[in-house]
Order: sequence, then C-alpha cells, then structure tokens
Amino acid sequence: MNINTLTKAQLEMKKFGEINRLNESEPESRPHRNPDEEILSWQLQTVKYEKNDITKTKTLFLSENSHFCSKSFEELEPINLCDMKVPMIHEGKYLVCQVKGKPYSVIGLATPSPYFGVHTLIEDLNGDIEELAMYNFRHKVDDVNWLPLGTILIIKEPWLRYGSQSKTASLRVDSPSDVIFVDPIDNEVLEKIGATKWHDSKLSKNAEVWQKEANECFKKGKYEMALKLYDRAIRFNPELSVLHSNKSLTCLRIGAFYDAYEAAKIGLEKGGNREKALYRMGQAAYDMREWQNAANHFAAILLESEKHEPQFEVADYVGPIEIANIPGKGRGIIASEDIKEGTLLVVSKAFSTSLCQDFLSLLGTIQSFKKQGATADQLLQVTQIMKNLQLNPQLGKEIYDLYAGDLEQNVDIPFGVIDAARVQQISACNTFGTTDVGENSESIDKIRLFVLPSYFNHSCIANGKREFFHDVMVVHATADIKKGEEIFVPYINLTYDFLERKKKLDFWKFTCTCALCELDANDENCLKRNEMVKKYVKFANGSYNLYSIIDQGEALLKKIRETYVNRNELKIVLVQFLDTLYAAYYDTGNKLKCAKILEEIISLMDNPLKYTEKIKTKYLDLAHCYLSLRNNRGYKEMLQKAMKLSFCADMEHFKAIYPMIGRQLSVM
Ligand SMILES: C[S@@+](CC[C@H](N)C(=O)[O-])C[C@H]1O[C@@H](n2cnc3c(N)ncnc32)[C@H](O)[C@@H]1O
Repeated sequence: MNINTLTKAQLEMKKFGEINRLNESEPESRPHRNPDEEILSWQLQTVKYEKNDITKTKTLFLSENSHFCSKSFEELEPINLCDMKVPMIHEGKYLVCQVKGKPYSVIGLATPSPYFGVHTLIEDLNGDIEELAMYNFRHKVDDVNWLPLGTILIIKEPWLRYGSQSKTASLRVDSPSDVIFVDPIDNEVLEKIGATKWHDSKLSKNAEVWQKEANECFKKGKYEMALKLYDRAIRFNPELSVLHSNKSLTCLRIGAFYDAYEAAKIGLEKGGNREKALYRMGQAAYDMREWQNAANHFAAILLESEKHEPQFEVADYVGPIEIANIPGKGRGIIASEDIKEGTLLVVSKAFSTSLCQDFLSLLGTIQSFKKQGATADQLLQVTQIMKNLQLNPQLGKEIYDLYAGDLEQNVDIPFGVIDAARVQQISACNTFGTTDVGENSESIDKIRLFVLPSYFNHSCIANGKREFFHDVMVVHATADIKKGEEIFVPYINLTYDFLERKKKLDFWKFTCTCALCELDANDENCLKRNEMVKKYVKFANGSYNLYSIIDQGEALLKKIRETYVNRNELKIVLVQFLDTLYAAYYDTGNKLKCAKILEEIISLMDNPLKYTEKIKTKYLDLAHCYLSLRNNRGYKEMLQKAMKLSFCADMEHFKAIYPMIGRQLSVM
C-alpha cells in the first residue's frame, strides 16, 4: 500500500507495531535525560495545552502484555533510574520517586478492554528524571488531582519500556498494587527507603489540626483526601476514638468495607459512640456480603435504641445448587437436589457495576477503536473491579477464582496484589450487558460483574433464567431439574437467528450444542429462512402501506411454514415472523387475527423458552386482545399465566416488580 494512502489510525498502528518490536529487543542501559530540560519541556507542554484548551486526555495504543509484582515490599531491593535497562521489568527491585510533572490523563487502547491512566514525570533519589504512566488507579478519566506534585511513590518491580508514541523510554504501571504512596510526614517509612530529604518538617504534628482538615475534606466530598488525613491524624494520636469512627464513615463512602469495619471496631474499643460504631459495622458487614454479621449489628442497634429503624436490603441467597466441574466447559452449576420449575435458585448482589452516568463523550474515542468487547463500559467495569479490589483486598480470592479466558486458572495471587491483565480478562469473560426488569429491553446500558452467577454456563434452551433488579441478579429454574443435572442460563437474547447467536457466542469462545443450535446447524433451510425474514423486515420497515406489508407477509408466512415441514419443534424464526405480522395486524385493529397469531406464538413456545421476556409480553398482548373481544375468561387466564412466568406470588407482587406491566394493566 502506498504510504500516502494510509489513514492516521493506520499510521499509528504501524508505528505501534515498530515500537512493539523494539520492546522485544535486548535490554540496553537506560538513556540519560537532562532533568532541567525535561522538567522545562513538560511545563511548556502543560502550559500549551492549557492555553489552547486542548483536551488533556490523550489516547494511545498499549501492548497486550502486562506486569504485576507478586512480592511484598519487604522482599524487594532498591534500585535507581541510572541502574535501569530498557526494555526491562526490574524484578525483585523497587524505585523510590517523587512526582515532578503535572499529570495529564490518558486512555490506553488495549485488548480485551482499554485502560484509564495518567502520565507524569518523576524524579528518583539521585535527581534523575523519567516519564511514568500509571493505569487503573482511578475511575474517572479526567481526574488527575489525586496525584499532586511532590507525591512520594514506591514503584514495585518498575517496568521500563519504550512508549507507544515515541521511542523514548518510560515507566509503566498497570496494577495499582504495584505502587505504595508515602506520606511526606511519615518519617519512619521515609527513613526506611532513604528518602528523609523529602520529609516535610513544616507540616504540623498535631492530630487535631489534621482531624479538622480531614473533616473539611469529608464535607466537600473529597473522601480519598479525607482518608489520608484521618490516617495522618491517627498516626499522631491513635487513642482518639473519633478519628477511627470518622475514618470508618469515610471508608464506607469510598467503598473500602473491610477497613470501614476495622476502623469502626477500633473506634468502639477506644470508647467511641456505640450506636454509630454498630451501625457502621453493620453497613460494612453488609457490603462485605456477611449478611448474618450485618443483621446482628443492626439487630443490636434495634435492641439498644428505640430511635432508628434499621435499613433493610436484600441478602444473597443460594438455592439447591453447587459449583461442579463440567467436562468440556470448565466449571458450571448443577442441581444439588431435584428442583421444580419456578424454584428460586440465586439472589446475588453485583460485585461491581459500570455506571452509565460515568460515560463521558470523550469515551467515544474508545468506541471507534472497538474490537471484541473493547467498549467504554468494559473499561469502566475493569477500573471499578480494580478499585473494589484495591479497597477490599479480602475479596481478591473470589474474583481471581473466576474464569479468565486463556489465562491459566488456579494461579496463586498474593493477598492485596492486583493482576491487571487477569482482572481485564475476568471482566471480559464474566460481565454481561443487563437490562433491569421493567425497563425497555433495548436499553442495555449497564454491565455488571456477579460472583456466583458467573459460574452458570450458557445454553440457548436453558433451564434457568436470570433477571436484574438494579444491581441484584435473580435466577429461577424454568424447568424441572433432576439432582446432578447442569443448570444453564442464556447469555444472549433468543430473538437472534442461528448465525447471529453463533457470532455473539464466539466472544466467549465456545460453540453452543443445545437442542436449538443442533437443530439449526443440521437444518438445510436455516440460512434460507433467515434470509427471507431479513429481506421482509427490511421491506416492512421501509413501507408505509400496511395492507401490502400484510399481503406480502402472508405469502412469506406460507413459505416459512414450508421450510419447517420436516421440523416439529423450536420453530423460533416462525415465531419471530408471526410476531412481525402481529404488529402489522395490530395496526389495522384486527383483534381477531391478532388473537389467532398470538395463540399460535404461545403454543409454538410452550417449552422453557416461554420464559423469555418477549414471549411473556405476548401473554399480556393476548390478554389485551381477549379483553377487546369480551373474552373475560381468556383475559384472566392469560394474566395468570404472565404472572406465573414472572415468578410472582400474586397480582400485586406482579405489578410491583414490573411497573411497566402494572401501567399496561391499568389501561386495559
Ligand atoms: C461466565 S464463564 C462460565 C463459567 C466457566 N465455565 C468457569 O469455568 O468458570 C463463561 C465461559 O464458560 C464457558 N462456557 C459457557 N457456556 C458454555 C457452553 N455451553 N459450552 C462450552 N463452554 C461454555 C466458556 O469458556 C465461556 O467463555
């Protein structure tokens, strides 16, 4: 290809390829940088950006390899920049440094999902200067204030490599557990790392001064800063109970639940307010998923105080199921006893959620580089998981046990260590786009990671069904299941045809062998049928003539029926087609015809697929039709069926959890 015809993105990819090769070359001594020149040029660049109001977030390509240090700080030896090589991971070493350049944010484009990060300039103990890229530390892309100038860092096993934009060396950190932040007032640590010259002797040694500052930060919602300052105050006066109590509340606000629990407990031991401490411990235990422990604390408050009602939320529930090894599928979930259709199997609160309000228009850049799953919501999910793990390292084991794609399973990751590449894989393999019950099924805008439900394998014809109520997943049995049988949930929407289903499932790298996929794979009419429907849908969408849509639809319906003559079950495409035709008849007001079509759809789907969201609404549509046709018995019967398929005990329950249906019922 002529170089002139290459697009900007292609050129960048080409350059990226060259730099990748460079990063596989033999390590050489790190090129020296002139500290004064580097700092000056960094400052000039920052001024230029600010003056021209250029976005301070840059996008760059990242190589797929990643590194994390599994050793504790005590096991490492110091190293300085002048003794480093490039490209090289300096295993067994740590680098002490201080932030010297105003950071700017970056989005690193990597597979399977991108990383948020910041770029800055650091100085080591000898005064040497290097660039540093730190990924996965914060959730918000444009937030760089957490890394102010002068911050003292210890980087475990520093990784010096050639950057993706230029051939200059820079340090890269992917896993937040590879950096230790040092308080400039903490002489003990500074002495240990030989950095007493950075000790800030002008700072007060009075705990109450720091308590006051921490309280101010807390009031302004700057919780991370508040936490740092409470810790500083505690260093100067560990006996002051209120410091621990305030620290506990701050930890709750940022989601560090185990620390919140410990701090409240210490506050209580040191004579702090009992009710507050019990409440905070209860809240923290709830978030630690220690349901009974949480309930005990709330009950204690209730017993001891008449003033407050305890706050109730759902607890996780595990029905008669267990995790087991399934040949050819890794692990899966099986029934631990005979299960009846409709049984509640799991209630699970999400471990983390990518919140749609965190989407920034800027993240559109990521979507344009989208590969499989490399979407902005994946990125948010990955940073959320890492944040949760960083704040609650106790949760590491259950997360690292989850399926991680091609990465080796059952590796030992030490407590508190974050393996960024693994988290990325876990997020890609186990998070699913979810639609809350009662929401429009088109609005899939949140992805969430659940722990136990991640062990369900997929089947299009499943015997389990999951539903989402905000960050809670509920799974029910949709068929009778025998003890020892595997329980599946569908990962994808069944309105997709065979090829589309196959394509979607390729993302999880397996081929579904359920009855529907087997039938479709061996059905010589499958592709022809799908093509006919696609062509018709295109025509119907582009036509305003209802009667011509119906005429052509009826003609095609005949042909579709013919393609199914040798097949007696799971005629999904016929169902989809009837549904399209139903919509056209609905617009003509022909209720009798509508009822007939809906009756056929329902009879064709009288198998576990009747639980799919779309079919459930067909029962309601039919109820609607029967009502117009003054068939009251039929109306009540269909409502009862829709309610049963929603796993609801009675009509009030049905309306409460499906407000959309409730509204629909009220206009019937
Ligand atoms: C969310 S995990 C499910 C739990 C996983 N099997 C484990 O061992 O932890 C998704 C992965 O499970 C496997 N899987 C799920 N359904 C499968 C199926 N029907 N056949 C084969 N493998 C399947 C695929 O490797 C997929 O990427």
